[in-house]
Amino acid sequence: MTEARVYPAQLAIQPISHPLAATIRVPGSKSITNRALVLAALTKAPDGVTLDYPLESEDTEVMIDSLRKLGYGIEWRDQQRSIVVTRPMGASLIPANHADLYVANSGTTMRFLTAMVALGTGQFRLDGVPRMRERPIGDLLDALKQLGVSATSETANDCPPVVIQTDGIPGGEVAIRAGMSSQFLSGLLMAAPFARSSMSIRVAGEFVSEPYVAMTVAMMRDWGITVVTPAPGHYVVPAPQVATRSHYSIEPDASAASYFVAAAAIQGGRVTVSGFPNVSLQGDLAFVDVLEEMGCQVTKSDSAITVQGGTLRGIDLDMNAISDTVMTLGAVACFAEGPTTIRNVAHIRHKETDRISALANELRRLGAEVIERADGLTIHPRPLHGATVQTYRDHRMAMSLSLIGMRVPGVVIDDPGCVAKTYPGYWEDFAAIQNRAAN
Ligand SMILES: O=C(O)C1=C[C@@H](OP(=O)(O)O)[C@@H](O)[C@H](O)C1
Ligand SMILES: C=C(OP(=O)(O)O)C(=O)O
Repeated sequence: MTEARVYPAQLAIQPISHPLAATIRVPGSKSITNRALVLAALTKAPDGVTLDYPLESEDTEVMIDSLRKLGYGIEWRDQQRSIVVTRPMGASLIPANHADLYVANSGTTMRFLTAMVALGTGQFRLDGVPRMRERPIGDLLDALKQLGVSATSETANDCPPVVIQTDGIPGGEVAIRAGMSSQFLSGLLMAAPFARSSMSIRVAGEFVSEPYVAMTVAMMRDWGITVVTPAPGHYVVPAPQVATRSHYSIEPDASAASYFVAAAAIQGGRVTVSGFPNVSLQGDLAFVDVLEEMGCQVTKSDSAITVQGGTLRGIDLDMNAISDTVMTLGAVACFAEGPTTIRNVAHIRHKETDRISALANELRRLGAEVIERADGLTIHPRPLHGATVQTYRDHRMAMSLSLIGMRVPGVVIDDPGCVAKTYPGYWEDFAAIQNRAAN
């Protein structure tokens, strides 16, 4: 269980005047943890699958709770360093034949489990917080319907709650749209090997957040699953297949690391993020290359990346592939010379909040000049001043805006507890990198 942390209603960020000199290992990747939990549940392993360094946060807790409701055994070990996932002996692929699942505001949990429960026999309902009821899922439901599964939006608005009535996935040909979220495609891909026959999945139109689909395919292959990619946007998954794996180690979270490397860019000095393998599954590690292009110095050595602050220049960038770091870049952009333009991220209006408009509002509140467009924004740095900033129940808004408070006195974060979605210990770690500042 996530240790019960108590967060204040508001948190005043203390500015610091010295450059940073810190090394940090951030918690496990949310995206890898939630994929690993799904794949481990679907694995045939009598002693279960042990996952090392999983993320323990709201988004992974709702995944764990849901898998338990579906009949899997899940146990934390070694003071939360590992988790063991077991399918009971003799149980079917989805042990329960009825479940009402609550996923809070976890997009990965909602989308991955909607596809996964379609492998079972019975009726399954998935719901979340009010914002989850505004987040689209119609394109995934449509794909499941093409495959012969009854998949409906309870309120008929293509958003959760979702009801899946199923007798397994027969397999076959399917076209899926993934222009609003790649999670639809990732969810379907992870279910595909366990269908009754092979599946040919074609992506209809452009899809967003491509590195997350690459992560899904790479992890499926790590689980011994065959995925054939005859052409871009076409995936052929033979079925039925058996997933095999007894142990898996989870990388630190690259999106979480973005806050600390951005701290070095904003405050000066250096921050090292450690624990990342040389070949990472996570697209968001490319955020350090963005900082390099803006004027920071980046050193990559065995499993560690160091960012040294420098004079920052604004940048013009397509962030479709790394859109969880848009708000981090928004904070950095305020301290650059010249404007920063972020393009091709219209889909982030469907996340924890409408992130384009939320970022524009809050940077303006702090004094920046921001031009909002349908698919992004342009930030013109101006002298900033303190303000109480709103976070829209969005962990990434809170973590990104906190960075501005290192340089600008009087920044107060409203609802700092929203970080619990992916990084419950963020405020401790944020304070720690500041205390380890160079003199
Ligand atoms: O598959 C994943 O793990 C994720 C995909 C991305 O979502 P979209 O595909 O909706 O952009 C990302 O924003 C999210 O935090 C995690
Ligand atoms: C968009 C995010 O999460 P999800 O879609 O998984 O809720 C995120 O963590 O920034």
